Amino acid sequence: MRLDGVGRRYGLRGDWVLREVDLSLPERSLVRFEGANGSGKSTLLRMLAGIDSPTEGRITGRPSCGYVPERFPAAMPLTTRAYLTHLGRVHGLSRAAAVRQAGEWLERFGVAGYSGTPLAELSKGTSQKVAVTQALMARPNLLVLDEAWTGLDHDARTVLDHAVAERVAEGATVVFVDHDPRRLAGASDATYRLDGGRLQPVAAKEDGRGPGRAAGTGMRVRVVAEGPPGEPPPELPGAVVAEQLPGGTTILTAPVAYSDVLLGSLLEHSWYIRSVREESA
Ligand SMILES: Nc1ncnc2c1ncn2[C@@H]1O[C@H](COP(=O)(O)OP(=O)(O)OP(=O)(O)O)[C@@H](O)[C@H]1O
Repeated sequence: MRLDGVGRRYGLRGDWVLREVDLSLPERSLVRFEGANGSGKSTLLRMLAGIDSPTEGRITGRPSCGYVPERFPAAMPLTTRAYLTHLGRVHGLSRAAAVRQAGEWLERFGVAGYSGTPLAELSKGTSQKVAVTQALMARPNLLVLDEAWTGLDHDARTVLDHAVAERVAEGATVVFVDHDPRRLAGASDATYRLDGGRLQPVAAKEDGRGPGRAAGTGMRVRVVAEGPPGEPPPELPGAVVAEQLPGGTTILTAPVAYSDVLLGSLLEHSWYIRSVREESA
């Protein structure tokens, strides 16, 4: 997906919120946008999700998209189940698949008991779980998260972290905004900052990963594993570092958010896991 010369202003004579944004969003990547309040983050994410259009410039190659808006319009006269089934259908799922996916995600978020509850009666956090579910259930190739973790309890935040890792592992582009700098720390493939209407890559630390690529910070998982003889580690998302030792042992480290995906992927490729532990980056 590409943005070329994208600008947005509200009203004919309004100030430009964003100007001359050129950006390439690769598949299989996690991209973070930062910026002060009012710098245009939500404006940019709405255009990425395709629910708002640039005033100038163009956006091309947008894949199927799931979007969690900053504010979830919870005042619809529908039950959770009816709303999610409807949204699943909008995202191209069959009715049966929509019902199944909605059920699975509500279960993962621990709110399956609310499927018959009207949206307007849900607590803020439960509404947010529904908002996140509608974005995830059709396994979109572009996932746009505007402060999607806000209001979620600890377990649900972890579920969402893992869902992000899963989407990236399946080849999707995930873009997110969050005011907590520790959110998915170290997992982003690129970070950009909005300032004065312009988008700039956040200066890379000297980690050799190129402009816009964030250096690893936060907790990481360290996996010692052995693969089938002569086989390199499978392609893995999220800044995985692999060090091959003589004798066939490989040490892999990745942000903790990716630990399930990393272990699942190694097991799927017939790797033998010797040990797993968490360590600070
Ligand atoms: N629908 C709208 N009509 C008019 N102005 C708008 C609209 N939406 C956003 N703006 C203006 O665009 C600017 C950027 O807003 P936006 O919500 O994109 O910022 P943000 O970086 O997401 O802020 P925050 O961190 O507070 O969520 C602000 O000056 C805001 O007032």
